[in-house]
Amino acid sequence: MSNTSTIIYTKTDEAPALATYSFLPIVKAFTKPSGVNVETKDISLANRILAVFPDFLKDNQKVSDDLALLGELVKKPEANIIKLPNISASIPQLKDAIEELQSKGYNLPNYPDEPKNDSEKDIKSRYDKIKGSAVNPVLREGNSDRRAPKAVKNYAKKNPHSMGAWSSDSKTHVATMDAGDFAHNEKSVTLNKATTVSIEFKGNNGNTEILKNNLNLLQGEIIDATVLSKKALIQFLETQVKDAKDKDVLFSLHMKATMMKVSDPIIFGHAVKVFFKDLFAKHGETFKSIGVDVNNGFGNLLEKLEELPSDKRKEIEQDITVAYKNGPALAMVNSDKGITNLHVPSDVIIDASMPAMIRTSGQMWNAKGKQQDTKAVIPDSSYAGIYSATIDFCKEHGAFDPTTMGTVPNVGLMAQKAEEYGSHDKTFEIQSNGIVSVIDSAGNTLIEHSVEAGDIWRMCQVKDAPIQDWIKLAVSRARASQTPAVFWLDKNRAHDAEIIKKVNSYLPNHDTSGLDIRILSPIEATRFTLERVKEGKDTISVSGNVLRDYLTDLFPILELGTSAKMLSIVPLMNGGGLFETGAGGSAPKHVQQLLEENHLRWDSLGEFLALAVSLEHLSEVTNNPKAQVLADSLDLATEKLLDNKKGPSRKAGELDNRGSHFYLAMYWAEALANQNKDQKLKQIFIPIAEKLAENEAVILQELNNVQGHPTNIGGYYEPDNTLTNQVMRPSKTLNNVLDSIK
Ligand SMILES: NC(=O)C1=CN([C@@H]2O[C@H](COP(=O)(O)OP(=O)(O)OC[C@H]3O[C@@H](n4cnc5c(N)ncnc54)[C@H](OP(=O)(O)O)[C@@H]3O)[C@@H](O)[C@H]2O)C=CC1
Ligand SMILES: O=C(O)CCC(=O)C(=O)O
Ligand SMILES: [Mg+2]
Repeated sequence: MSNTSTIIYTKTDEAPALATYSFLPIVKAFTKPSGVNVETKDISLANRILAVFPDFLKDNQKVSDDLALLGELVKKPEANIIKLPNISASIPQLKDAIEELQSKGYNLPNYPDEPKNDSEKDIKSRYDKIKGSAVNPVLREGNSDRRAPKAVKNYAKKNPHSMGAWSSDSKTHVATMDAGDFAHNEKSVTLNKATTVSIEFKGNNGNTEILKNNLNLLQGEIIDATVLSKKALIQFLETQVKDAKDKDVLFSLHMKATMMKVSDPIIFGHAVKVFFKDLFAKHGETFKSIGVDVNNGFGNLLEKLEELPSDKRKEIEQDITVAYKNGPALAMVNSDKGITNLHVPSDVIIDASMPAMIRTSGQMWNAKGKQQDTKAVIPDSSYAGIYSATIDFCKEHGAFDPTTMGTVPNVGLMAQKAEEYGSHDKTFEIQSNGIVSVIDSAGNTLIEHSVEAGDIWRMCQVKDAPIQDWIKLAVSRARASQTPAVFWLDKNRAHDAEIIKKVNSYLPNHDTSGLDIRILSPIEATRFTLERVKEGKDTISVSGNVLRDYLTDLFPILELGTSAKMLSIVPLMNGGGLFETGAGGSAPKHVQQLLEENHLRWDSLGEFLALAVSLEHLSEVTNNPKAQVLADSLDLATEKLLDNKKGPSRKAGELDNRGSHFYLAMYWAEALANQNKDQKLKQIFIPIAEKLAENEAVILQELNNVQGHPTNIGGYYEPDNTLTNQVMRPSKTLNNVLDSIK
């Protein structure tokens, strides 16, 4: 499907997909003369849905399964993929997308909440594979190297984003469990030889059930298993609801229901049921009869109420009002629309939501649309401590100062579904009291837990080769940037203790002379790093998969205002390159603004950075010096764009995403015209640079004049190609210049 000179540019969802309509034609036009082939693969939620239901579609509606193709490609040395953020769909998002596609004439089945027969079970299982974070784990056949390039960091220092002040008497705090959670029940072993394990449940009533069979494990692989007690969770949540009310702080819940797609929706559901305890006590049977499932958020309950006769519905609605009145105030996602933190599990995602709160003086929004101190509930205590340590630091020292603060790049263990983010197929909500055991092929019990009905039991894996690769990457980043590196590992945690043994045994394989490499527990590492950050010093965090996710939003959001401005490289273990754009999400709010005002405030800096490293990789692998010239000129263009402040503004009528792409193109052409390494490229781009510069005013006028009015792109999950092209490419003059590049 692709040769070594091919860069795959992914088509995704929401704001990044819109930006692609404008940016990709520039990329294709600029790379064509250098023999670089840029192809797209569609991994949008809509396309992923269509790809798994060919049997429901007409021939002309069938699409290829691009994610599966890319899943194969990432294992090959020729892989060179630019991966934009995509939707990791919660059930409400998945259902919305299905509805939109059905309305467009695709005869897709509904999502069966409670499948009644084999065919519905099959449909549900196909949809469940699309649900949540279903793209990244397939593509991430490597560990991650995420950092703010110098030019980006310097720009942020010179042009600081707003930062809410912190007061030492802030009542904001993190609430986390001190017993009965995943952190406290974890057991871990490293396998001294390859084996095949099964996960077995033995009920106290004598029933046995194989939860999972034939799981092949490699020599040196670390497995761990743990359980979250339902009883302990509910007790914890009840205490926190009451405490939030007593302390007059907002109640907020911070989970990763999209990536932890089996465990976290269940925990989310318990939080909703505890918050609305009286409501469920009174109307539980009615809710059951209409199939309410608050694992999909309180919004699911509100939707299902529509099915009730109006008097019953009104009675329940009144009781909901009473519940809001009696409970603590809830953090709001959208106070104008009455959408709370408990409405949709994908609205508040911990990696972004906690840093956003820390950036906003430790506050979230209340029902009146005002900021208020918050209780941030993070039930499992495995990683909650990094946020409490950061909050304590801000209470003591005040907010961080983006003009002086140091930077914290991350080297993250991620390859081959490492750790918690690969645990979904080994996570189970336990049906009755008993014992869960992990048993190897010789019949030995490797790990065992006593469990009770409703507990969540899970097993995680991490293979030895990814760990070795991660340690190597950490040393090479520490060496290349001459920056201290800290492994965020807790010797008192079962899993981390096994990883620490490997770090200690593999580090001596590398030249670490003169480097400052240490191992600190996540809480110690937070304090150590923050002290340095405050003094303007840089520190590499070397972390497992979950902390990779959390830290690469936490530090970028504090340092740069958004993780979209990060360089995010995944050196694939088989030699290819996966270049993720930024480290953030797909910014649904930006789409809303485009529809209302025809202004897209999405900043494509992440795409610019990723494209440059992708071209550099291609140049090395295919021995194509022109690609290196393109990469170097693109970096110059990006720097100039930052220097001249040509990033998108947030306000309609001013330069937006499309305008910033124009400037990038103009500066890129100028850099290509000015370089002397490749005369052919120079000659091609001299007239292009001239035409773009000459027409700057006209192009800007064409781009900015369309703004300020609602616009239509013919869909949300599957926008209409022609309409979106028109909206995202409104400058004829720019389009003509691009067409003239041969
Ligand atoms: N790698 C991936 O594929 C990832 C996908 N996701 C998915 O993205 C969706 C939304 O996630 P969410 O947690 O809300 O996070 P987002 O990063 O999409 O949004 C948070 C906020 O960050 C700012 N922001 C993000 N990207 C940019 C950008 N390029 N330019 C300017 N500002 C930006 C915006 O602030 P403002 O509104 O103030 O402008 C935005 O509202 C979810 O569906 C989630 O599953 C999330 C993380 C990673
Ligand atoms: O895959 C996802 O849903 C989110 C990924 C993410 O947040 C990250 O890798 O930082
Ligand atoms: Mg993240």
